[in-house]
Amino acid sequence: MPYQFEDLKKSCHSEWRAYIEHSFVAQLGDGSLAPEAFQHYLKQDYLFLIQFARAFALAAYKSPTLSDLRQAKEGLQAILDVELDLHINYCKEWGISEQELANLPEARATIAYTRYVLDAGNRGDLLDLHVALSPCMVGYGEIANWLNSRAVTKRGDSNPYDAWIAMYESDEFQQAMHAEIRWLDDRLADVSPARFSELTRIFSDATRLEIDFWEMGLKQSD
Ligand SMILES: Cc1ncc(CO)c(N)n1
Repeated sequence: MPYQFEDLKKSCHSEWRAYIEHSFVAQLGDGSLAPEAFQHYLKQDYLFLIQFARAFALAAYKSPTLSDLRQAKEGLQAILDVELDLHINYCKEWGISEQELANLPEARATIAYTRYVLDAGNRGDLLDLHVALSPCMVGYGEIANWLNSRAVTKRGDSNPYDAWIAMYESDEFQQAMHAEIRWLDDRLADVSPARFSELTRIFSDATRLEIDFWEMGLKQSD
C-alpha cells in the first residue's frame, strides 16, 4: 500500500485532533474567546507569517525541478503580496497598528515552531520541508471545516471572529490545501517504511508545536 497524507494524520491521531479541536478554536467558533487572547494570537501570527515566507524561500532553494521552483515562488508571492497585507489590515481592525507589529518581540512558542520548520527543511529535502509545513497548510482549512460542522459555531455578525473563519473556509485557501495534499500524496506514494517513519516524526512535532501556538494565544504567553 502506498503511503498517503492521511497516513501522517493517522500516525499521530490524538495530537492532530488536539490541534484541530483545541479550546482556542472552539472558543473562536462560539464567539467566547477573550479578545485579548485573539489579539495576542494575531500579533504572533504576523511574526509566524514572516518565517513562513522564509520557509517558502527555503523551498525554492531545495527545489530539484523547475516545477517545484515555480510552486515555491508562487507560495512566497502569495504570502508576501496577499496574506501579509490581509493580515496587516485585519490587525488594524483589531486595534493593532503596523508600527506595533513591526516592533513585536517573538513569543517562545512562535520561535520554537517556525525555527523547527526551517530546521527540518535545512536538514532534510523538499519533502521533509513540506511535511513540516503541512500542519499549517492543511490544518487551518480543516479547522474551518470542523467549525462549520458544529452546531455551537456562530457565524455572521453575532461572532466577532467570523471573518477569521471565512478566510480559511474560502475557496482560495481550501484549494491551496487540496493542492498541498495532492503534492504530498504523489511524493509519499514512493517512500519506504523507514522514510515514512522519519516523516511521521516531523509531522507529529509540527502538530504538537501548532498546539503550543494555540496555548500561547489562550494564555497570552510570551
Ligand atoms: C500558526 C499558524 N498556522 C497556520 C496558519 C495558516 O496559514 C497560520 N496563519 N498560523
